[in-house]
Amino acid sequence: MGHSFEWAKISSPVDNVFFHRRRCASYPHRHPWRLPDPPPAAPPPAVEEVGEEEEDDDAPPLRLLEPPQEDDPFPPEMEPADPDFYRIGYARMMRAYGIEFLEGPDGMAVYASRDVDPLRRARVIMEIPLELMLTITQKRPWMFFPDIIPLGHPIFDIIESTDPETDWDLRLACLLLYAFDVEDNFWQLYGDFLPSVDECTSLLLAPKHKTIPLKLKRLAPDHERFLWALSIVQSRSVNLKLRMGAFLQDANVLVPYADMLNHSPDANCFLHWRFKDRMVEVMIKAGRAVKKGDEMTIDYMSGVNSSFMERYGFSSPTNPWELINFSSDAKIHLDSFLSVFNIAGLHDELYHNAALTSGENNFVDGGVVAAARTLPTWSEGDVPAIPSLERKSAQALQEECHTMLESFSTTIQQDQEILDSDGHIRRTREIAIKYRLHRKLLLQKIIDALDIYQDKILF
Ligand SMILES: C[S@@+](CC[C@H](N)C(=O)[O-])C[C@H]1O[C@@H](n2cnc3c(N)ncnc32)[C@H](O)[C@@H]1O
Repeated sequence: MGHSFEWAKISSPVDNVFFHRRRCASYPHRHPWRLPDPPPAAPPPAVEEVGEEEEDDDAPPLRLLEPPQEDDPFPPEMEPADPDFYRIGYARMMRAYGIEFLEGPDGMAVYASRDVDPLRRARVIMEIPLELMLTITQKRPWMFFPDIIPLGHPIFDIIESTDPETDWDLRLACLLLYAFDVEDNFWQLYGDFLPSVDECTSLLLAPKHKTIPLKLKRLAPDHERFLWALSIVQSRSVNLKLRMGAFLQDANVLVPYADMLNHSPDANCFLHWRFKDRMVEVMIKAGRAVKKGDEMTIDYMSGVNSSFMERYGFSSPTNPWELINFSSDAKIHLDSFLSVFNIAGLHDELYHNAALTSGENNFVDGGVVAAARTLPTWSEGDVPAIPSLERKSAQALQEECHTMLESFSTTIQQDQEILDSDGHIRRTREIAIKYRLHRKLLLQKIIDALDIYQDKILF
Protein backbone atom coordinates (compact mmCIF):
# COMPACT_ATOMS: atom_id res chain seq x y z
CA MET A 1 0.00 0.00 0.00
CA GLY A 2 1.19 3.52 -0.77
CA HIS A 3 3.13 5.31 1.92
CA SER A 4 0.86 8.32 1.76
CA PHE A 5 -2.08 6.58 3.42
CA GLU A 6 -2.91 5.35 6.82
CA TRP A 7 -6.12 3.96 8.23
CA ALA A 8 -7.64 5.83 11.09
CA LYS A 9 -10.69 5.44 13.23
CA ILE A 10 -12.02 8.89 13.83
CA SER A 11 -14.74 10.19 16.04
CA SER A 12 -17.20 12.45 14.33
CA PRO A 13 -18.12 15.57 16.25
CA VAL A 14 -21.61 15.44 14.74
CA ASP A 15 -23.17 12.41 16.34
CA ASN A 16 -20.27 10.48 17.70
CA VAL A 17 -20.30 8.15 14.77
CA PHE A 18 -17.17 6.22 13.96
CA PHE A 19 -15.91 5.70 10.50
CA HIS A 20 -12.74 4.54 8.91
CA ARG A 21 -11.07 6.82 6.49
CA ARG A 22 -7.92 6.87 4.55
CA ARG A 23 -5.90 10.05 4.91
CA CYS A 24 -4.86 11.24 1.54
CA ALA A 25 -1.63 13.18 1.54
CA SER A 26 -1.89 14.63 -1.93
CA TYR A 27 -5.25 16.33 -1.69
CA PRO A 28 -6.27 16.95 1.85
CA HIS A 29 -9.92 17.94 1.83
CA ARG A 30 -11.31 20.96 3.47
CA HIS A 31 -13.77 19.23 5.74
CA PRO A 32 -11.22 17.68 8.02
CA TRP A 33 -13.29 15.43 10.22
CA ARG A 34 -16.77 16.80 9.99
CA LEU A 35 -19.60 14.74 8.63
CA PRO A 36 -21.89 16.41 6.12
CA ASP A 37 -25.34 17.47 7.22
CA PRO A 38 -28.26 15.89 5.45
CA PRO A 39 -28.94 17.64 2.16
CA PRO A 40 -32.24 19.47 1.73
CA ALA A 41 -35.07 17.23 0.62
CA ALA A 42 -34.05 15.94 -2.77
CA PRO A 43 -36.31 16.64 -5.74
CA PRO A 44 -37.92 13.46 -6.97
CA PRO A 45 -35.46 11.85 -9.34
CA ALA A 46 -36.57 11.85 -12.95
CA VAL A 47 -35.01 8.46 -13.53
CA GLU A 48 -37.43 5.80 -14.46
CA GLU A 49 -35.23 2.97 -15.37
CA VAL A 50 -31.56 2.17 -15.58
CA GLY A 51 -29.92 -1.01 -16.51
CA GLU A 52 -27.65 -2.73 -18.92
CA GLU A 53 -29.52 -5.30 -20.91
CA GLU A 54 -26.88 -7.84 -20.35
CA GLU A 55 -27.03 -7.48 -16.61
CA ASP A 56 -30.75 -7.54 -16.66
CA ASP A 57 -30.58 -11.09 -18.01
CA ASP A 58 -28.78 -12.01 -14.89
CA ALA A 59 -30.84 -9.80 -12.71
CA PRO A 60 -33.09 -11.16 -10.06
CA PRO A 61 -36.72 -10.19 -9.81
CA LEU A 62 -37.02 -6.66 -8.52
CA ARG A 63 -38.64 -7.88 -5.35
CA LEU A 64 -35.48 -9.61 -4.21
CA LEU A 65 -34.81 -6.96 -1.60
CA GLU A 66 -37.27 -4.55 -0.14
CA PRO A 67 -36.16 -0.99 0.64
CA PRO A 68 -34.62 -0.60 4.07
CA GLN A 69 -37.14 -0.93 6.90
CA GLU A 70 -36.57 0.68 10.27
CA ASP A 71 -37.12 -2.54 12.20
CA ASP A 72 -35.47 -4.83 9.68
CA PRO A 73 -32.37 -3.05 8.54
CA PHE A 74 -30.60 -5.96 6.83
CA PRO A 75 -31.58 -9.10 4.98
CA PRO A 76 -31.75 -11.80 7.63
CA GLU A 77 -29.06 -14.01 6.17
CA MET A 78 -26.46 -11.22 5.85
CA GLU A 79 -24.60 -9.10 8.34
CA PRO A 80 -23.71 -5.47 7.77
CA ALA A 81 -20.10 -4.87 6.74
CA ASP A 82 -19.79 -1.99 9.17
CA PRO A 83 -23.02 -0.04 9.32
CA ASP A 84 -21.64 2.93 11.22
CA PHE A 85 -19.12 3.42 8.53
CA TYR A 86 -21.80 4.62 6.18
CA ARG A 87 -23.71 6.89 8.53
CA ILE A 88 -22.78 10.04 6.78
CA GLY A 89 -25.82 12.05 7.59
CA TYR A 90 -27.58 11.69 4.25
CA ALA A 91 -31.24 10.80 4.03
CA ARG A 92 -30.42 7.36 2.70
CA MET A 93 -27.24 5.50 3.42
CA MET A 94 -25.07 3.21 1.46
CA ARG A 95 -25.39 -0.26 2.94
CA ALA A 96 -23.12 -3.22 2.59
CA TYR A 97 -23.36 -6.81 3.77
CA GLY A 98 -20.59 -9.28 4.47
CA ILE A 99 -17.83 -7.33 2.74
CA GLU A 100 -14.95 -5.01 3.53
CA PHE A 101 -12.93 -2.50 1.56
CA LEU A 102 -9.20 -3.03 1.69
CA GLU A 103 -6.12 -2.03 -0.21
CA GLY A 104 -4.99 -5.00 -2.31
CA PRO A 105 -2.46 -5.63 -5.05
CA ASP A 106 -4.61 -3.74 -7.58
CA GLY A 107 -5.45 -0.72 -5.43
CA MET A 108 -8.61 -0.47 -3.35
CA ALA A 109 -10.75 -3.59 -3.62
CA VAL A 110 -13.76 -5.32 -2.09
CA TYR A 111 -13.36 -8.55 -0.12
CA ALA A 112 -15.83 -10.98 1.46
CA SER A 113 -15.75 -10.80 5.25
CA ARG A 114 -17.66 -14.08 5.62
CA ASP A 115 -18.52 -17.24 3.73
CA VAL A 116 -21.57 -17.16 1.47
CA ASP A 117 -23.18 -20.41 0.37
CA PRO A 118 -24.27 -20.55 -3.25
CA LEU A 119 -27.88 -19.45 -3.62
CA ARG A 120 -30.41 -20.13 -6.32
CA ARG A 121 -30.88 -16.40 -6.77
CA ALA A 122 -28.44 -13.50 -6.87
CA ARG A 123 -27.88 -11.84 -3.53
CA VAL A 124 -27.33 -8.19 -2.64
CA ILE A 125 -24.04 -7.21 -1.01
CA MET A 126 -24.20 -3.42 -1.51
CA GLU A 127 -26.89 -0.85 -2.08
CA ILE A 128 -25.99 2.68 -3.12
CA PRO A 129 -28.75 5.28 -3.39
CA LEU A 130 -28.91 7.60 -6.37
CA GLU A 131 -28.32 10.71 -4.30
CA LEU A 132 -24.80 9.58 -3.38
CA MET A 133 -23.79 9.11 -7.02
CA LEU A 134 -22.56 11.64 -9.54
CA THR A 135 -24.46 11.27 -12.77
CA ILE A 136 -24.60 13.13 -16.04
CA THR A 137 -26.44 12.15 -19.18
CA GLN A 138 -24.37 11.78 -22.32
CA LYS A 139 -26.68 13.84 -24.52
CA ARG A 140 -28.85 16.92 -24.12
CA PRO A 141 -30.83 17.79 -22.16
CA TRP A 142 -28.03 17.48 -19.61
CA MET A 143 -29.33 16.00 -16.42
CA PHE A 144 -27.42 15.66 -13.21
CA PHE A 145 -28.20 13.58 -10.19
CA PRO A 146 -28.04 14.95 -7.68
CA ASP A 147 -28.67 18.36 -9.15
CA ILE A 148 -25.94 20.20 -7.27
CA ILE A 149 -24.97 22.81 -9.86
CA PRO A 150 -26.78 26.15 -9.62
CA LEU A 151 -28.47 27.28 -12.80
CA GLY A 152 -26.24 29.56 -14.87
CA HIS A 153 -23.03 28.26 -13.26
CA PRO A 154 -20.03 28.54 -15.64
CA ILE A 155 -19.68 24.76 -15.59
CA PHE A 156 -22.73 24.64 -17.83
CA ASP A 157 -20.75 26.54 -20.48
CA ILE A 158 -17.96 23.98 -20.28
CA ILE A 159 -20.42 21.16 -20.56
CA GLU A 160 -22.14 22.89 -23.46
CA SER A 161 -18.86 23.37 -25.26
CA THR A 162 -17.80 19.73 -25.03
CA ASP A 163 -18.34 17.20 -27.75
CA PRO A 164 -21.03 14.75 -26.63
CA GLU A 165 -19.33 11.99 -28.60
CA THR A 166 -15.84 12.31 -27.17
CA ASP A 167 -15.90 14.31 -23.95
CA TRP A 168 -18.08 12.21 -21.70
CA ASP A 169 -15.38 11.99 -19.11
CA LEU A 170 -14.59 15.69 -19.08
CA ARG A 171 -18.16 16.51 -18.14
CA LEU A 172 -18.28 14.05 -15.28
CA ALA A 173 -14.87 15.30 -14.14
CA CYS A 174 -16.35 18.83 -13.94
CA LEU A 175 -19.09 17.48 -11.73
CA LEU A 176 -16.59 15.68 -9.51
CA LEU A 177 -14.46 18.81 -9.11
CA TYR A 178 -17.58 20.80 -8.37
CA ALA A 179 -18.71 18.28 -5.74
CA PHE A 180 -15.38 18.75 -3.97
CA ASP A 181 -16.08 22.47 -3.93
CA VAL A 182 -19.57 22.27 -2.43
CA GLU A 183 -19.45 22.52 1.32
CA ASP A 184 -20.09 19.20 3.07
CA ASN A 185 -20.70 17.30 -0.10
CA PHE A 186 -20.51 13.54 0.31
CA TRP A 187 -17.71 13.25 -2.27
CA GLN A 188 -15.31 15.13 -0.04
CA LEU A 189 -15.69 12.36 2.49
CA TYR A 190 -15.54 9.69 -0.17
CA GLY A 191 -12.49 11.35 -1.73
CA ASP A 192 -10.37 9.44 0.73
CA PHE A 193 -11.24 6.22 -1.10
CA LEU A 194 -10.11 7.56 -4.44
CA PRO A 195 -6.57 7.00 -5.63
CA SER A 196 -4.39 10.07 -5.13
CA VAL A 197 -2.43 11.64 -7.94
CA ASP A 198 0.57 9.40 -7.49
CA GLU A 199 -1.60 6.28 -7.34
CA CYS A 200 -3.72 6.96 -10.41
CA THR A 201 -2.86 4.37 -13.00
CA SER A 202 -4.60 6.08 -15.87
CA LEU A 203 -2.88 9.36 -15.10
CA LEU A 204 0.23 7.84 -16.62
CA LEU A 205 -1.70 7.28 -19.81
CA ALA A 206 -3.37 10.68 -19.86
CA PRO A 207 -2.87 12.74 -22.99
CA LYS A 208 0.09 15.07 -22.63
CA HIS A 209 -1.56 18.25 -23.80
CA LYS A 210 -5.10 18.14 -22.48
CA THR A 211 -5.66 21.69 -21.26
CA ILE A 212 -7.88 22.85 -18.42
CA PRO A 213 -10.92 24.74 -19.64
CA LEU A 214 -10.52 28.32 -18.42
CA LYS A 215 -13.72 28.26 -16.41
CA LEU A 216 -12.51 25.26 -14.44
CA LYS A 217 -9.42 27.04 -13.15
CA ARG A 218 -10.97 27.75 -9.77
CA LEU A 219 -12.03 24.14 -9.27
CA ALA A 220 -8.79 22.72 -10.62
CA PRO A 221 -6.10 25.32 -10.03
CA ASP A 222 -3.33 23.12 -11.36
CA HIS A 223 -3.09 20.84 -14.36
CA GLU A 224 -2.37 17.83 -12.19
CA ARG A 225 -5.63 18.25 -10.28
CA PHE A 226 -7.56 18.48 -13.53
CA LEU A 227 -5.96 15.34 -14.96
CA TRP A 228 -6.54 13.58 -11.65
CA ALA A 229 -10.30 14.26 -11.86
CA LEU A 230 -10.35 13.06 -15.46
CA SER A 231 -8.51 9.89 -14.67
CA ILE A 232 -10.72 9.14 -11.66
CA VAL A 233 -13.71 9.37 -13.97
CA GLN A 234 -11.96 7.23 -16.57
CA SER A 235 -11.13 4.43 -14.24
CA ARG A 236 -14.12 4.57 -11.92
CA SER A 237 -17.23 5.60 -13.86
CA VAL A 238 -19.74 3.23 -15.43
CA ASN A 239 -22.25 3.77 -18.21
CA LEU A 240 -25.88 3.16 -17.42
CA LYS A 241 -29.03 3.56 -19.45
CA LEU A 242 -31.56 5.93 -17.90
CA ARG A 243 -35.12 6.31 -19.05
CA MET A 244 -36.33 9.90 -18.50
CA GLY A 245 -40.00 10.10 -19.21
CA ALA A 246 -40.21 8.92 -22.78
CA PHE A 247 -36.46 9.29 -23.47
CA LEU A 248 -33.88 6.64 -23.04
CA GLN A 249 -30.58 8.29 -22.11
CA ASP A 250 -27.10 6.93 -21.65
CA ALA A 251 -25.46 8.34 -18.57
CA ASN A 252 -21.99 8.38 -17.05
CA VAL A 253 -22.16 7.54 -13.40
CA LEU A 254 -19.73 7.50 -10.51
CA VAL A 255 -21.14 5.00 -8.04
CA PRO A 256 -19.28 5.34 -4.73
CA TYR A 257 -18.18 2.06 -3.08
CA ALA A 258 -19.22 -0.06 -6.10
CA ASP A 259 -16.40 1.72 -7.94
CA MET A 260 -13.91 -0.12 -5.75
CA LEU A 261 -14.77 -3.44 -7.38
CA ASN A 262 -11.90 -4.69 -9.51
CA HIS A 263 -12.25 -6.55 -12.78
CA SER A 264 -12.13 -10.29 -13.31
CA PRO A 265 -13.10 -12.23 -16.43
CA ASP A 266 -14.61 -14.75 -14.02
CA ALA A 267 -16.37 -12.19 -11.85
CA ASN A 268 -18.49 -13.33 -8.91
CA CYS A 269 -20.62 -10.14 -8.84
CA PHE A 270 -22.53 -7.80 -11.14
CA LEU A 271 -24.19 -4.38 -10.91
CA HIS A 272 -27.92 -3.95 -11.14
CA TRP A 273 -30.14 -0.88 -11.10
CA ARG A 274 -33.05 -1.29 -8.72
CA PHE A 275 -35.60 0.91 -10.37
CA LYS A 276 -38.26 1.09 -7.71
CA ASP A 277 -36.18 2.93 -5.10
CA ARG A 278 -33.31 4.15 -7.29
CA MET A 279 -30.45 2.17 -5.91
CA VAL A 280 -27.51 0.59 -7.63
CA GLU A 281 -27.10 -2.81 -6.12
CA VAL A 282 -24.06 -5.02 -6.28
CA MET A 283 -25.08 -8.67 -6.31
CA ILE A 284 -23.30 -11.97 -5.99
CA LYS A 285 -24.17 -14.09 -9.01
CA ALA A 286 -26.64 -16.90 -8.45
CA GLY A 287 -24.96 -20.20 -7.68
CA ARG A 288 -21.62 -18.66 -6.67
CA ALA A 289 -20.04 -19.74 -3.41
CA VAL A 290 -17.89 -17.11 -1.75
CA LYS A 291 -15.31 -17.74 0.95
CA LYS A 292 -14.27 -15.21 3.57
CA GLY A 293 -11.34 -13.24 2.15
CA ASP A 294 -12.30 -13.82 -1.51
CA GLU A 295 -12.11 -10.75 -3.68
CA MET A 296 -15.48 -9.56 -5.02
CA THR A 297 -15.18 -8.60 -8.69
CA ILE A 298 -17.24 -7.58 -11.68
CA ASP A 299 -16.51 -8.10 -15.37
CA TYR A 300 -15.67 -4.72 -16.96
CA MET A 301 -15.29 -6.25 -20.35
CA SER A 302 -18.43 -8.12 -21.21
CA GLY A 303 -19.39 -7.14 -24.71
CA VAL A 304 -16.84 -4.37 -25.07
CA ASN A 305 -13.49 -3.98 -26.71
CA SER A 306 -10.09 -2.70 -25.84
CA SER A 307 -11.15 0.91 -25.42
CA PHE A 308 -12.57 -0.37 -22.18
CA MET A 309 -9.16 -1.64 -21.18
CA GLU A 310 -7.68 1.59 -22.39
CA ARG A 311 -9.76 3.65 -20.01
CA TYR A 312 -9.15 1.40 -17.02
CA GLY A 313 -5.43 1.46 -17.59
CA PHE A 314 -4.45 -2.17 -17.32
CA SER A 315 -3.93 -4.94 -19.81
CA SER A 316 -5.19 -8.43 -19.33
CA PRO A 317 -3.81 -11.54 -20.95
CA THR A 318 -7.37 -12.80 -21.24
CA ASN A 319 -8.51 -9.79 -23.24
CA PRO A 320 -9.18 -11.06 -26.76
CA TRP A 321 -9.98 -7.58 -28.02
CA GLU A 322 -6.73 -5.69 -27.90
CA LEU A 323 -7.37 -3.04 -30.52
CA ILE A 324 -5.77 0.09 -31.93
CA ASN A 325 -8.06 2.71 -33.41
CA PHE A 326 -6.75 3.91 -36.76
CA SER A 327 -8.06 7.15 -38.16
CA SER A 328 -6.60 7.00 -41.70
CA ASP A 329 -8.64 5.64 -44.59
CA ALA A 330 -5.93 3.17 -45.54
CA LYS A 331 -6.91 -0.50 -45.58
CA ILE A 332 -5.03 -3.65 -46.41
CA HIS A 333 -6.35 -6.76 -48.15
CA LEU A 334 -7.50 -9.15 -45.42
CA ASP A 335 -6.89 -12.48 -47.14
CA SER A 336 -3.45 -11.50 -48.42
CA PHE A 337 -2.36 -10.37 -44.98
CA LEU A 338 -3.73 -13.48 -43.27
CA SER A 339 -2.10 -15.80 -45.77
CA VAL A 340 1.33 -14.16 -45.37
CA PHE A 341 1.22 -15.05 -41.68
CA ASN A 342 -0.73 -18.32 -41.88
CA ILE A 343 -3.53 -16.87 -39.84
CA ALA A 344 -6.83 -18.72 -40.15
CA GLY A 345 -10.38 -18.51 -38.85
CA LEU A 346 -13.18 -16.01 -39.01
CA HIS A 347 -12.47 -12.39 -38.16
CA ASP A 348 -13.51 -12.64 -34.52
CA GLU A 349 -11.75 -15.95 -33.95
CA LEU A 350 -8.47 -15.56 -35.78
CA TYR A 351 -5.67 -17.91 -34.76
CA HIS A 352 -2.20 -18.69 -36.03
CA ASN A 353 -2.18 -21.94 -37.98
CA ALA A 354 1.15 -23.27 -36.81
CA ALA A 355 0.71 -26.46 -38.82
CA LEU A 356 1.19 -24.46 -42.02
CA THR A 357 4.36 -22.70 -40.93
CA SER A 358 7.43 -23.96 -42.71
CA GLY A 359 10.83 -23.51 -41.11
CA GLU A 360 11.52 -21.23 -38.18
CA ASN A 361 8.97 -18.55 -37.62
CA ASN A 362 9.29 -16.92 -34.25
CA PHE A 363 7.76 -13.70 -35.41
CA VAL A 364 4.16 -14.84 -35.56
CA ASP A 365 2.51 -14.88 -32.15
CA GLY A 366 -0.54 -13.46 -30.40
CA GLY A 367 0.64 -9.96 -31.28
CA VAL A 368 0.39 -10.64 -35.01
CA VAL A 369 -3.06 -12.16 -34.56
CA ALA A 370 -4.05 -9.03 -32.62
CA ALA A 371 -2.57 -6.94 -35.46
CA ALA A 372 -4.69 -8.84 -37.97
CA ARG A 373 -7.75 -8.12 -35.86
CA THR A 374 -7.11 -4.47 -35.40
CA LEU A 375 -5.79 -3.43 -38.82
CA PRO A 376 -8.40 -1.87 -41.10
CA THR A 377 -8.88 -4.34 -43.94
CA TRP A 378 -10.87 -4.80 -47.12
CA SER A 379 -12.03 -7.85 -48.97
CA GLU A 380 -14.25 -7.98 -52.04
CA GLY A 381 -15.07 -11.46 -53.17
CA ASP A 382 -12.17 -12.76 -55.20
CA VAL A 383 -10.74 -9.36 -56.14
CA PRO A 384 -6.99 -9.72 -55.52
CA ALA A 385 -4.74 -7.14 -53.88
CA ILE A 386 -2.69 -4.83 -56.14
CA PRO A 387 0.80 -4.88 -54.60
CA SER A 388 1.63 -1.21 -55.23
CA LEU A 389 -1.64 -0.04 -53.63
CA GLU A 390 -1.23 -2.45 -50.74
CA ARG A 391 2.25 -1.14 -50.13
CA LYS A 392 0.95 2.43 -49.98
CA SER A 393 -1.77 1.49 -47.52
CA ALA A 394 0.65 -0.49 -45.36
CA GLN A 395 2.98 2.52 -45.23
CA ALA A 396 0.14 4.88 -44.28
CA LEU A 397 -0.85 2.56 -41.44
CA GLN A 398 2.75 2.23 -40.31
CA GLU A 399 3.08 6.00 -40.22
CA GLU A 400 0.03 6.25 -38.02
CA CYS A 401 1.50 3.65 -35.67
CA HIS A 402 4.75 5.66 -35.50
CA THR A 403 2.79 8.80 -34.64
CA MET A 404 0.93 6.94 -31.90
CA LEU A 405 4.22 5.60 -30.53
CA GLU A 406 5.71 9.08 -30.48
CA SER A 407 2.76 10.51 -28.59
CA PHE A 408 3.70 8.49 -25.49
CA SER A 409 5.85 10.36 -23.02
CA THR A 410 8.27 7.44 -22.76
CA THR A 411 9.80 4.93 -25.16
CA ILE A 412 9.53 1.13 -25.04
CA GLN A 413 13.08 0.97 -23.69
CA GLN A 414 12.38 3.50 -20.95
CA ASP A 415 9.30 1.59 -19.77
CA GLN A 416 11.28 -1.61 -19.78
CA GLU A 417 13.99 0.07 -17.71
CA ILE A 418 11.47 1.35 -15.16
CA LEU A 419 10.06 -2.16 -14.78
CA ASP A 420 13.50 -3.76 -14.59
CA SER A 421 14.90 -1.25 -12.14
CA ASP A 422 15.67 -2.62 -8.71
CA GLY A 423 14.01 0.22 -6.81
CA HIS A 424 10.63 -0.32 -5.18
CA ILE A 425 7.83 0.33 -7.62
CA ARG A 426 4.27 0.76 -6.47
CA ARG A 427 1.95 -1.98 -7.71
CA THR A 428 -0.59 0.35 -9.33
CA ARG A 429 2.22 2.17 -11.12
CA GLU A 430 3.66 -1.13 -12.32
CA ILE A 431 0.25 -2.14 -13.73
CA ALA A 432 -0.06 1.15 -15.61
CA ILE A 433 3.46 1.00 -16.99
CA LYS A 434 2.97 -2.59 -18.11
CA TYR A 435 -0.21 -1.59 -19.85
CA ARG A 436 1.51 1.34 -21.57
CA LEU A 437 4.37 -0.94 -22.55
CA HIS A 438 1.99 -3.59 -23.94
CA ARG A 439 0.24 -0.97 -26.08
CA LYS A 440 3.57 0.17 -27.49
CA LEU A 441 4.74 -3.39 -28.10
CA LEU A 442 1.53 -4.07 -30.01
CA LEU A 443 2.07 -0.92 -32.12
CA GLN A 444 5.66 -1.99 -32.81
CA LYS A 445 4.49 -5.49 -33.73
CA ILE A 446 2.01 -4.02 -36.20
CA ILE A 447 4.75 -1.88 -37.78
CA ASP A 448 7.03 -4.92 -38.11
CA ALA A 449 4.23 -7.13 -39.42
CA LEU A 450 3.44 -4.53 -42.07
CA ASP A 451 7.14 -4.55 -43.10
CA ILE A 452 6.99 -8.30 -43.63
CA TYR A 453 3.67 -7.98 -45.44
CA GLN A 454 5.12 -5.42 -47.86
CA ASP A 455 8.09 -7.69 -48.57
CA LYS A 456 5.99 -10.74 -49.18
CA ILE A 457 3.23 -9.21 -51.20
CA LEU A 458 5.66 -7.70 -53.67
CA PHE A 459 7.31 -10.96 -54.60
C1 LIG B 1 -13.21 0.71 -10.90
S1 LIG B 1 -11.59 0.93 -10.33
C2 LIG B 1 -11.44 -0.28 -9.08
C3 LIG B 1 -10.80 0.30 -7.86
C4 LIG B 1 -9.33 0.49 -7.98
N1 LIG B 1 -8.61 -0.71 -7.54
C5 LIG B 1 -8.85 1.71 -7.24
O1 LIG B 1 -8.11 1.60 -6.27
O2 LIG B 1 -9.22 2.80 -7.65
C6 LIG B 1 -10.70 0.35 -11.73
C7 LIG B 1 -9.18 0.37 -11.58
O3 LIG B 1 -8.75 -0.71 -10.76
C8 LIG B 1 -7.58 -1.33 -11.29
N2 LIG B 1 -7.96 -2.70 -11.65
C9 LIG B 1 -9.20 -3.21 -11.62
N3 LIG B 1 -9.21 -4.51 -11.96
C10 LIG B 1 -7.92 -4.83 -12.21
C11 LIG B 1 -7.27 -6.03 -12.63
N4 LIG B 1 -7.95 -7.16 -12.86
N5 LIG B 1 -5.92 -5.99 -12.79
C12 LIG B 1 -5.23 -4.86 -12.57
N6 LIG B 1 -5.79 -3.68 -12.19
C13 LIG B 1 -7.12 -3.68 -12.00
C14 LIG B 1 -7.17 -0.52 -12.50
O4 LIG B 1 -6.23 0.43 -12.06
C15 LIG B 1 -8.46 0.18 -12.90
O5 LIG B 1 -8.24 1.41 -13.54
